[in-house]
Amino acid sequence: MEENTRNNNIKEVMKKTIKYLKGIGEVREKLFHRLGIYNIEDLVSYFPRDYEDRNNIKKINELQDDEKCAFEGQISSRVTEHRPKRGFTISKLVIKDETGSITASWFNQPYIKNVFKPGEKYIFFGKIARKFNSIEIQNPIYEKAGEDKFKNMCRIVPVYPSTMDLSQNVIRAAVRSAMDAVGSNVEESLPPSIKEKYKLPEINYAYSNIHFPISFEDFKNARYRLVFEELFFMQIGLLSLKATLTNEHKGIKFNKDDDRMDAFIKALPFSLTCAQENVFCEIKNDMESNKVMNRLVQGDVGSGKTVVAALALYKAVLSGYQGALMVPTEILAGQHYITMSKLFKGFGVNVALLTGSKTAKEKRETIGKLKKGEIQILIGTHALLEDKVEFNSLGLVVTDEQHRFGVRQRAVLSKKGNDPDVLVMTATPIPRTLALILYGDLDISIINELPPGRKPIKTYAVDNGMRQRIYDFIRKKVKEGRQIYMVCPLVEESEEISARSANELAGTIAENDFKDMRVGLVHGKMKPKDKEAIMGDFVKGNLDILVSTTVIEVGVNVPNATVMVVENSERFGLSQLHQLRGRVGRGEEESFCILFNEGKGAVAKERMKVMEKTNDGFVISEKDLELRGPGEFFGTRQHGLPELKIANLYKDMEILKIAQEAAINIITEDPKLSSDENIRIKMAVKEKFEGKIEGLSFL
Ligand SMILES: Nc1ncnc2c1ncn2[C@@H]1O[C@H](COP(=O)(O)OP(=O)(O)OP(=O)(O)O)[C@@H](O)[C@H]1O
Repeated sequence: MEENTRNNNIKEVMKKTIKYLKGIGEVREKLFHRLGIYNIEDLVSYFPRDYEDRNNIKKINELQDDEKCAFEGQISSRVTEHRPKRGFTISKLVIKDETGSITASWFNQPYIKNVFKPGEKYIFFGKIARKFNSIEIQNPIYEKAGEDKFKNMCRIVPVYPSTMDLSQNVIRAAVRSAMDAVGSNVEESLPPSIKEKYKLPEINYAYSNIHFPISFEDFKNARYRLVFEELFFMQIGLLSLKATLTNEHKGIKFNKDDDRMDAFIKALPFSLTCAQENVFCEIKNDMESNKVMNRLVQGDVGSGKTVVAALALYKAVLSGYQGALMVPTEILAGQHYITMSKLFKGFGVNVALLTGSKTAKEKRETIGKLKKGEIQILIGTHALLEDKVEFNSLGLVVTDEQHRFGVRQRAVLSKKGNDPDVLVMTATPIPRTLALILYGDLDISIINELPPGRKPIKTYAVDNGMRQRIYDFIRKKVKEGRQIYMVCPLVEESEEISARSANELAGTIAENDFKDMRVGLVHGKMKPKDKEAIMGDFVKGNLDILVSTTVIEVGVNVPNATVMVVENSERFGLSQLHQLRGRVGRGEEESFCILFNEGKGAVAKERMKVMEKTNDGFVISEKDLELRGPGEFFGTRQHGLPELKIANLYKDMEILKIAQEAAINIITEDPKLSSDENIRIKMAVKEKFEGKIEGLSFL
């Protein structure tokens, strides 16, 4: 009873708006809102991005240039004041210890002259600047040395993500007040058995030491606990979703039909790679069982995922069901439609295409036929999600590039059938542990082999000085009958961003450098019909050079195109460059990727080196994560999962593995999380996933 009252009280405190805190008026409140902070709970879980170590007090001769350091010294001069301009004061002071001396200066803080007296000892903290023979520190914070030592200033101080208008001191004070309001009453959400088994400290200790750590050891323990908890809840959420999808609903049990499948496979224009065979075998087992299939197929660019999707779709059709293939762009939908129509020719399968750019009449006709069951395989874009698209008997949903659709859209499409099987294809190779967290609700298959005869794409990072030589090379390749892509980061020229635009490049080369060649332009702002026409021309070989934006990034398959030129490649992520590069090297001919790069600095150079050195998408995505961090890696992609507040998917892989093991154990023992111990986990997960993921029916 007592505990319940305490819990209710703390819940009330957590929900209190920040304006009740000392020092937060209307203006500051709005600034905090910009950081997504509205109530006490938001402040308590607003984690620092870094810490300043003011505990480590150095000698003056140990102070490093450009570093924030603390040192103790004796005031060895009076404060001198300069007024270089009206309304502008600089106060200076010399401080020394037995190893040397340093000049401290403050801008526009005239009261400084009343603070320090020669002979007194102080501790200072601030950024050090070493110039020739002198050392300086500007606007340091300070505290009298002696009895007060370590009381106010000397500790590990949190640094929060901030906006320009909110100072660190204001945020720190707000967090401190919020922590005081909460006291040590935060409710423990992890059961004692988990805390004990994984040696996790208690939650109030964790919050206190993540904001204001007593020592780095305490900080480490606190962070470990909070990262563990975040990843653990995420895993529990995903595992429960998977359990709900696979156990509670009975899936379709598709027929074996091995002979007819074999006949289809024999009729393919090539023999399957071992990897394709293995992955299809996993899909086949799922489809023939009465569980709902939820499988992710990961394959590097050009590894042949389309044909695997075709096999699964054919299998559904053989059992009398319909299949849907949803892809992110019209270009890709059109291309898949052509490929599938060819593959199914002579097999009595009716394939149709439904995209936003079809006329109302065409759409009506397609939807009518679909409802009657006259179409067996429907390929399309988001248009497939519209309410009016009704299937007769949808048995299999295949989505390509799932993280562009998100979990929610996948669920919308699934609802158009009676618990259809789901296959998700992704061309972004994601390190396995990361795939587990992002797709924890899916089983994973990997196509880890490319079709035979593929030569690695030769990749060169160059600067503008090489442009003429590259253009000569392009001309030579076009003369040999090959086709070229030139990709730009922008559609139109922009005043803010200095990067090449597709419009400008297409215009320049069509009028000057390649005026004797057939140059086309395609970008996302064009009408779908125009895009289709240009792509169609390129596919048929009626264009030599295609200038484009990243609309061609995913899936476009023109084996005769053998040179990929990327302008301003410093503006693309490595995984994206790998996707773009994957548009060439899709046939037997040797292929090339030229990366024009204006990026300076060590990271930019390293990124280009990675691209030159390897063609392996998994290696590249690891490197991408390492160099850019997961925030950006997943940044723009909506994967439908709750945001991570503290865990870093790249750095915290080890904790992820442990948290996952813990989650699997709990869900296996108590799938509905109904034991007394686990009920808190259930509540916490529900809160975190609410509104984010449909289908968590046990909650
Ligand atoms: N087993 C195979 N043997 C030879 N060629 C193959 C094989 N499987 C697929 N291909 C061919 O390889 C090319 C790439 O296949 P596909 O378009 O399916 O790649 P993908 O995995 O979808 O790649 P991306 O993600 O880049 O679109 C196609 O031209 C396809 O016909």
